[in-house]
Amino acid sequence: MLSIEKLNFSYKKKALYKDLSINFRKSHIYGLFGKNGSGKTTLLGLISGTLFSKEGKIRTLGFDPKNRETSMLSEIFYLPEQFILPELSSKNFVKLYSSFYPNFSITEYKEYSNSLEIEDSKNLKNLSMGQQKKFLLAFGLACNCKLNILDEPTNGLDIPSKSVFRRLVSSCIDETKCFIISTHQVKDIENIIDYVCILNNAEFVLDISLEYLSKIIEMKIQDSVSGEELYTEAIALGQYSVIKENKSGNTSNIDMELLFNASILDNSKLQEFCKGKENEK
Ligand SMILES: Nc1ncnc2c1ncn2[C@@H]1O[C@H](COP(=O)(O)OP(=O)(O)OP(=O)(O)O)[C@@H](O)[C@H]1O
Repeated sequence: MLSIEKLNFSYKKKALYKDLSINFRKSHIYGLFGKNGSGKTTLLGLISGTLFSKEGKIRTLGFDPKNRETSMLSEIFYLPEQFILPELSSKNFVKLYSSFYPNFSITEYKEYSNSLEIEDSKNLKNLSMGQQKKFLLAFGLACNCKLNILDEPTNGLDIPSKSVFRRLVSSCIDETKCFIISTHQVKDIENIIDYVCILNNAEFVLDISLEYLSKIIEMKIQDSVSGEELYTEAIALGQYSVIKENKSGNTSNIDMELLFNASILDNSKLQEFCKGKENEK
């Protein structure tokens, strides 16, 4: 679906990635996380061909994204964090832009719009930001693209819409599609993603399936720490959230915020542990 090999990219002198490599496969929903300025949005631009890199190789749906070929673009739905909608009615927007997407379904668009409580608008510019985003989401999901890139999709969505969003994305994923969702709102998507990719200091410090992760680590609240933990975080007087090796044989619940904090530390024990387990595979 999408492969990145030894990618280097910098704006002026600051290197954003150093030999970055990762694969995104179909039928998965990836959560892309990283601190502010870690380069998530830039990566999404490189993948979709709005930014270019001189070093490294990217193959998006089998294409070099630099060339922005129609066959590639018609299979990518990219919801940017910030966007400006044209002064068009929703009907005209759908009529005009759906022609770029061969698998667009008007029935699905109507269904998704209903679910997200989007009404027809005479001028999209007059909708609130949250309404505009919901309109784009309904439109984009109905495009049935192979690659779906969502940058902060839940920002600005009201509380009920966030759960509708999760339901819709979960119902849209199939063996032909891949979703990459970049966000800081980890709680909004933690129940729908099945892969977690964490970008930090120019590299992916974690790129792992949540199913696998939940078998190899466990997260607990303890009154004390033994030193054997992979990560500890003081949460209240005398209490700690900890990450440990999972020796129970059962799957454990993953708290994404704790996972993130543990992954981005210098000399992170969790990172080393996960790398070791991957090598053992
Ligand atoms: N056009 C540009 N010119 C110069 N520097 C830029 C440009 N766009 C982004 N940057 C810088 O590149 C770095 C990565 O930016 P990017 O938007 O990719 O990060 P991000 O991980 O998406 O951040 P956030 O989580 O805050 O949205 C930042 O330090 C930013 O200032």
